[in-house]
Amino acid sequence: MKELFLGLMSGTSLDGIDTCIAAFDPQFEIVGTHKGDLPDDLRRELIALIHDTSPDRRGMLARIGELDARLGELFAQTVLDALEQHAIPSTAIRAIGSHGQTVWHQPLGAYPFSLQIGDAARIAERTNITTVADFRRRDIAAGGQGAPLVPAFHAAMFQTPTEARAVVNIGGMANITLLPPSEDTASVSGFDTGPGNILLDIHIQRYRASAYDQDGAFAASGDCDEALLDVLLHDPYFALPPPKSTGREHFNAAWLDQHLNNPRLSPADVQATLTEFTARSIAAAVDTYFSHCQRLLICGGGAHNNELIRRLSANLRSTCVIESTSAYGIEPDWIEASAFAWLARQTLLLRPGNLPRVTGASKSVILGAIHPASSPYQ
Ligand SMILES: Nc1ncnc2c1ncn2[C@@H]1O[C@H](COP(=O)(O)OP(=O)(O)OP(=O)(O)O)[C@@H](O)[C@H]1O
Ligand SMILES: CC(=O)N[C@H]1[C@@H]2OC[C@@H](O2)[C@@H](O)[C@@H]1O[C@H](C)C(=O)O
Repeated sequence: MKELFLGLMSGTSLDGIDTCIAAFDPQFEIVGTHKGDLPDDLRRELIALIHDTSPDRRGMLARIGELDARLGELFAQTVLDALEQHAIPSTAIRAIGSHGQTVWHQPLGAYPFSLQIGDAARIAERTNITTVADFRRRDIAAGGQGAPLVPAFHAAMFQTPTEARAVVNIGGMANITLLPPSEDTASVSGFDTGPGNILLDIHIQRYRASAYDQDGAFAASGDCDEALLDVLLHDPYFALPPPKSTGREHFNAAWLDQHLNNPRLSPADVQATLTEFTARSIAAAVDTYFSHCQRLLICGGGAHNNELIRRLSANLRSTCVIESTSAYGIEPDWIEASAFAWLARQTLLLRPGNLPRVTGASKSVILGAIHPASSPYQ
């Protein structure tokens, strides 16, 4: 049996727990995937914690502690469900790389930090599999923003000496990885471009019994309002130079509401405008920092939003080929969970997982805290 690693990713969309079981020797191969459910009550509590509107006003620390424990149990069960689904024994998994659930990302200021919860000790204890977690802390300790971390994986999977490629992850937030034609990851750059699906999800959930705008159909039924679009694109985040990262702390329902003040716009017009806004902010990042891009690989759930991809293509000045990462053997939905399987492997091999040029860290560092399965001395 090949040496396997398991990646766990619960992202800012809070749409579920992506699980990926992968081998890396002799080459990368996804052996199995699994999507764990995030119960509605847990999702509501996480959103309440992130935006501090808890229904029962319990102390913040108690809510964080309990959610950390509940998520740890849930992530552990998700691992067990994934292994059962694919009939893989836990002894075949060398390590789990668990991103956890980001509840606050504050990469700037006197004491920058990024808080992911989902107790990794519980994951290791319940699964008896060595679990690596808390990946962002060491990069921040080395002066970085702790995000984005997937560019190192994108480079390992997609960088080639013969073509200038960019990878765009369209998750709740969107981030890009710029891969110059090279075999040297020192040339790789990347950053968070701004919102991905987050505003599209928030808006449609107010008007449809749908978690997201399936294929972008709601947006396609409306008209983009240029005045609103102009206001959205003038958010100060877009003028910041890289390295930069963002999250729900900035782009969220309150941010959206403070910009929606034109009652003449229909819900579909707003959805169309938010979709154009997301597409244009991603396209501007590529055109500004990677105008010679030859191939753009799309991943993340936003890769399924046909209207968003159509608007991205329309806004890109560079004449690059646009395709999903599935063209390179990795389905867009599984890139991030695969990345955390890969990051866990990097850590166990004592190899660095960050790219200082991406995060702003002073150096490459080994990421994560290791929770061993069990003591070899027991
Ligand atoms: N068929 C579809 N049509 C339109 N949008 C879709 C479709 N399928 C998924 N999505 C979008 O993808 C989102 C989930 O994407 P993904 O799982 O990459 O997010 P995430 O990992 O939580 O985000 P992040 O990368 O910020 O951590 C959904 O919330 C939805 O907006
Ligand atoms: C703090 C945090 O969770 N950031 C996420 C978010 O979602 C997409 C983008 O913003 C990215 O920077 C990051 O996650 C991915 C996995 C990353 O670190 O590359």
